[in-house]
Amino acid sequence: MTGLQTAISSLVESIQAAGPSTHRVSVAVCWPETADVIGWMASQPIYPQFFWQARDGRETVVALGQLQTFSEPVAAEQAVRGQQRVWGGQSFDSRTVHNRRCLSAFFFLPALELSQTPQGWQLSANLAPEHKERTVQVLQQLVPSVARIPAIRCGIRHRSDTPDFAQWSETLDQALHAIEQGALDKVVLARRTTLSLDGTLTPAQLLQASRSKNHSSFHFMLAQDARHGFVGSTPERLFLRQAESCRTEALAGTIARGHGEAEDYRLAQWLLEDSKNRYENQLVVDDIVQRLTPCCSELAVAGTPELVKLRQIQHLKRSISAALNIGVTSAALLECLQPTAAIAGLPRDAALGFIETHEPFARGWYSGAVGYIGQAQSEFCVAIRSALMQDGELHLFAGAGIVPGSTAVSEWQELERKTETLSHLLGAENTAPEIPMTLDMAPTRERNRERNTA
Ligand SMILES: C=C(O[C@@H]1C=C(C(=O)O)C=C[C@H]1O)C(=O)O
Ligand SMILES: [Mg+2]
Repeated sequence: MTGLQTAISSLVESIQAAGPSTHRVSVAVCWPETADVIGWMASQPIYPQFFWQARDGRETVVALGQLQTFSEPVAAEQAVRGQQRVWGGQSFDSRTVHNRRCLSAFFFLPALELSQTPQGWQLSANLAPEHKERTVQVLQQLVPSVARIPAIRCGIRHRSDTPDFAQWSETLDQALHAIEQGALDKVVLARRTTLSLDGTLTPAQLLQASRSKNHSSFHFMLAQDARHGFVGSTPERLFLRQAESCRTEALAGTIARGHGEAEDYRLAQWLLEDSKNRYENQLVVDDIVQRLTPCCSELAVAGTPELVKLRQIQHLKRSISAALNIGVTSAALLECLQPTAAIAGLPRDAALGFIETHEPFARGWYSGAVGYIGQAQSEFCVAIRSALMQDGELHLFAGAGIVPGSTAVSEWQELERKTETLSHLLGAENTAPEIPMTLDMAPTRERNRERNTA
């Protein structure tokens, strides 16, 4: 095991000695326990920067510098050699022309990866065909020192919600009407909250703060430079694929956390029993099962929902596992599963049409898929609880599944709790917009329907 500087020299030597069939070289690194990996990433003058921490803490990776880029996942997957991985993702709007400003998909083969697994820390370098000197150049730009990321100091100067509550209520009525007419079973509608800040905030600062506060989540960041990036801490896995085994999940159905153990327990029990939330979740199970069935020989769905407890909210989740047919690629899985009924709705095309017509902003990468593709393993999270930092503004996104029983006020409250995942890191407690009633997202609302929860 060696320090970073020694690891860099040793990698340069291995690269110079590498023959044409070597695609990747790795060396173990002795990483000081007190050194902060996000601080190290932010100290590097190399872009793009991608940060990934798996939800189970299995792996943390910083990927730096691009050797090759891809604008769609099929080509990205085909380019992967040996142990290499391509990092990036696909926007929510990729199937539509809704969002012309953002890339519909972006994957890159990084020059370098610093990773932490239970086996320890490793620095790895990828070699592009015929261009190994490109990797050496990137290695030579690495800054070994680790800067401390300053705590977030800025506050919120101005907040605007798109849609605002009045527009939200109107769209919700239209969605419930479409559901009543049988055109839709469920549609997930979202809100963009734009904050102008009274100081500087970098993507790495937001990531750092979120990682320390939001647990049981995937943490990710894709930054093109020090001021612009897409950051999130999401509890939702799109899929983890290891050879022919695939794990996915239906995460939908939400209630606030309680103040104190007794209230938290009461809310959790309510959520587990509530027919509206169970139905919201069941539709996601139905969608995933229907989509995965043609791709697999075995499919198992957890019999009952479990609770996922986060800082502001708790969700219902049902785990799903599948044995994939031979030859089903990771790009094909992405195409098959994204977007699930947890972030779009059911039927998928009708829900996407409704969103495209009624949502007053382009989602871009919010609720898209972020992760990596490798030959042995690929994993994507659903990019919710996410923020886009652009031109000095911070855009926060949140959505809620609309089904019979949804009300404008309760779903707006749900959006607010989800937005707080990141907005609370800025000390934004007092900036929530007024809504006509004060509801604490407690399960007190009357629901005038009976429904099968299958
Ligand atoms: C769409 C979002 O979350 C999704 C919607 C949920 C719901 O409506 O209950 C719960 C989890 C997610 O699948 C979001 O956080 O933006
Ligand atoms: Mg919901």
